[in-house]
Parts: sequence; C-alpha cells; structure tokens
Amino acid sequence: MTPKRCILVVDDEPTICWGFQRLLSDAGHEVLIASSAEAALQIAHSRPLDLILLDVRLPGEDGISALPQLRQASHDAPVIVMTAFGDLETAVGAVHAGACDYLTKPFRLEDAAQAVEQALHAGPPVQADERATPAGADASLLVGKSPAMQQVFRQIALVADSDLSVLITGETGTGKELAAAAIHRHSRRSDKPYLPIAPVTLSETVIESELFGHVKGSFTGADADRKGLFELSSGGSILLDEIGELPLAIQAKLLRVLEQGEFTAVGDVVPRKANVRIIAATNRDLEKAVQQETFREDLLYRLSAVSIRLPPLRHRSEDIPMLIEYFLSRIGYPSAAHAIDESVIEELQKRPWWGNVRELRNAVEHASVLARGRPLRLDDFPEPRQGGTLELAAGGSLAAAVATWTQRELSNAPTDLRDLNERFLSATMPTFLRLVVQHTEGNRAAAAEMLGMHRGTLREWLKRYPPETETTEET
Ligand SMILES: Nc1ncnc2c1ncn2[C@@H]1O[C@H](COP(=O)(O)OP(=O)(O)OP(=O)(O)O)[C@@H](O)[C@H]1O
Repeated sequence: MTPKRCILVVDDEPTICWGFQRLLSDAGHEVLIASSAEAALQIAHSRPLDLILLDVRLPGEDGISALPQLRQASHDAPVIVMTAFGDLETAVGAVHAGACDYLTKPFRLEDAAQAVEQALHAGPPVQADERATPAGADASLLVGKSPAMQQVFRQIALVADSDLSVLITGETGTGKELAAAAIHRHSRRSDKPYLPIAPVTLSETVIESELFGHVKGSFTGADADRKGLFELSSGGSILLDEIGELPLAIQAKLLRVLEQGEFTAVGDVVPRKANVRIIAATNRDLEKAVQQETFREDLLYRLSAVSIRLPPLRHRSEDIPMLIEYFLSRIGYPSAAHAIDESVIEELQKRPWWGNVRELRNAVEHASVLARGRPLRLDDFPEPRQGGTLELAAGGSLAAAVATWTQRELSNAPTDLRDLNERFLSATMPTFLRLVVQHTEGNRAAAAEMLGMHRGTLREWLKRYPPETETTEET
C-alpha cells in the first residue's frame, strides 16, 4: 500500500473536491483543497506536497498559466491537469507546462484513482518545456469534444514528446493522418522533417529503395546514389500509412530499424544509422493480419508500444456540430456558426457516416455549394453512403437499379452534379470489390489479374472504396 501522501486538489467545483476528498482519504492520503490558483500557491509555499490535481478553469488565474509557479513552489510535485472540453492544444499545453497526466471531465473515479497512483509512483518529474505550443494551421486541426476524442488528445499529448513509435488505428477517414501530423508537430522533432508516406501507392520493388535509398548500380536505372526517406527525414518523423499493406520483406527491414536503429540501402553493405521516429497507421486489423501471416507479430509488438485508436464518427455523433462548423468556416462560409439548423444537425447525427469525417467534410462542402450562402438544408446534403449498395428489387435488372439511383440523384441535386460520378462509384465499388476479392479468397494479386489491372491500382481502389469486410493480403 502507498504510504500516506499529501495531495492538493485545486478546483472551484465543490462536488469534484468532495469526490477527491473521499477517494483519496479512503486510500490513506491527506487531502488539501483550494478553490483558486492563488489559494493553491499559498498552500504550496507553506507545506510540502506530493501531488497536485489542478483544474484548468479557475475563477482567477487559470490552471495552465499557474502551473509553472505551482510546480516551482511545490519543488516539482507532479501535477495532473483536469479539464472539461479540452482540445488537443490544451492537452499539449498542459504537458509542455510540466503536467504528468491529463484528465478530462467527466471522468470515472477509478480512472482518476489510477492516474493518482501512477503519478505518485512515477519517476523524477517531467521538466517544463519552454516552447510555446504551436497553434495548429487551420487544415491540420484535429477537431472534437466527445469523451472518445478527449482520450485521443490526451494520448497524443502524453506521447508526443517521447521518441516511442506509435501505431494509429481506425477506420478510413477517422483522422489517422491528422493525428500523426499532430504528434510530430507537438514533438521535439517538430523543426525537423515530417514525411508521410503510403507504401501502398508504390510498387513493391520501389518501396525498399524509397524507404532506405539505393547506391549507384544496384539495379537497372540506378545511375546515382539516392537517399531514402529514412535519411531524408533524419531527426524528424515518418508516417508509414497503410502499414498493414507493407510486403513481408520490407517489414523485416523495418523491424531492424526499430530494434537496432539502423538500415542498409539497396545494393549497399554498410549499415546506416536511422534517427527517425516511426509513426504507423492502418485501418486493418493487424492482429488478424498476424494470424493470416501477412504481418509480422514481432513488428506489431514493436510498433504498438503506444497505440492510439481513432473512434468511428458514428460512435461520437456529438462531434458532428463542431465538425460542420469547422468545415464551413474553413471554406469561409458566411455565418458558419449559424449556417445550419439544429433539426438538420440532428438528422445528420443519425447517419452512419461509413466514410467517417472525410465523408462528412465532403458532404458539408457539397451542401455549401448548393446552398450558396443561405442556411444549409438537409436536401443540400448528398445521400448517405449506404454501406455502398445499390438496391436491386427482386426480379429487377442491374440497369433498372442504376436508372433508379441515377434519376434519384439527378432530382436530388438540381444544381451541382460535379461529384455524381464519384458518388456512383462510392455506391457500387465497395460491393463490387468485396465480392471480387472474396471470389479470389482474398488473393489481391489474383483479383487484380482477373480485373485486368495492376495490383497497385487495385490497392488504390480498395483504399478509396473500402469493402465493408476485411480482405487478406496477396500471397
Ligand atoms: N477530428 C477531425 N477534425 C478535423 N478534420 C478531420 C478530423 N478527422 C478527419 N478529418 C478530415 O477528414 C479527412 C480524412 O482524414 P485523414 O486523412 O487523417 O483520415 P485517415 O484516417 O488517415 O484516412 P485513411 O485511412 O483513408 O487514410 C481529412 O480531410 C481530415 O482533415
């Protein structure tokens, strides 16, 4: 059992203070309460503290700006910051100012108790970071206020400054690439290169040379030495998107980078040092890929030292109003904050958004073109992606189904039909591709051959129109 410690709770909400008082004194600790940063500072100056739980919103000085003084006055006692409605910038700001953890309200008491125990047992306190938190460039903001996104912000903030590799998982369009960029932006490597790369778009032979470079004469056409991405991003971070699609031979080389911090360029014998933080992203179930022997278990183990899961939009529909406003203001829509009625938002919140935030962004942009500055109506929005199917009535022909779909779309969108082709493909391709790949028992190479296309093209299509069920990698 932890020896008795002195814990200061700084919050102006009596219920929170009361909750902590009970929880922590039941665990045998002494609990002090302060309802403002100023009062907390007085206490910190007057007696030794083992831990501070600090709210962000306080009546006078706010928690984040008081944090450095509080740490100084308490001789670097660990601080856990608490906030309602934190965004990523607040979470990162708290960690940079020296917080050891970050709790978003409302939190479960068990989670708070766990954070307290971890903080009390943690090693030497983190040093405050002098860097100002860089404000995210508009298009790189990770927007959300749902508890699930708050967890994501917390994880990003806690992991950003370390050099650990991070695995980001989540369905297509959930913001994995944005999360990876945010990790780099808030890390100590932020002034060094950040190179996102999706090996899936490259042919297998090119991937190795792209990642690790090659020496002159190592293959036909290699008429000069060429640096790979690992060298070009030296000191920075690399995002390996669609990591689940990486060929096994390259997986082995990547494992070497992770384990030994070195790699060898194609055609070279001398190993080179890698100073790159690896962030990987996937929408595939890598555990399943390990079972199917298309992904190395040791690599998965290595990559997922920290893993962040981005929740699908349908599980956090409370983020939809904020995201709509954000996308509207990004395109400069007039009165973005009031451009859409509550009842329309409620209808949009009921949709499944299989393409997640990307689908929502496209839908908002589509609706804004139709609405031309007036408030957005539900019929300005494209039809939801119905898991990608065209409904074929019993006995009906494919042509009849296509005709019904097309007529409906044409009448729904009287003024803007620029993305009609894309919507047709989104409605049909996921089913088409799923059945073709199922037919070849998951063998994408065979599926590509059957369709008379390059494997890379099929990969692109599968990425763009993901089938609803998983397929296995080519053999
Ligand atoms: N939380 C968010 N806030 C703002 N924009 C978002 C958010 N999540 C996603 N987006 C936007 O949605 C689009 C898709 O995001 P992103 O490319 O990061 O998704 P992804 O999960 O990497 O998708 P994929 O697996 O298909 O590569 C981008 O335009 C991105 O800006």
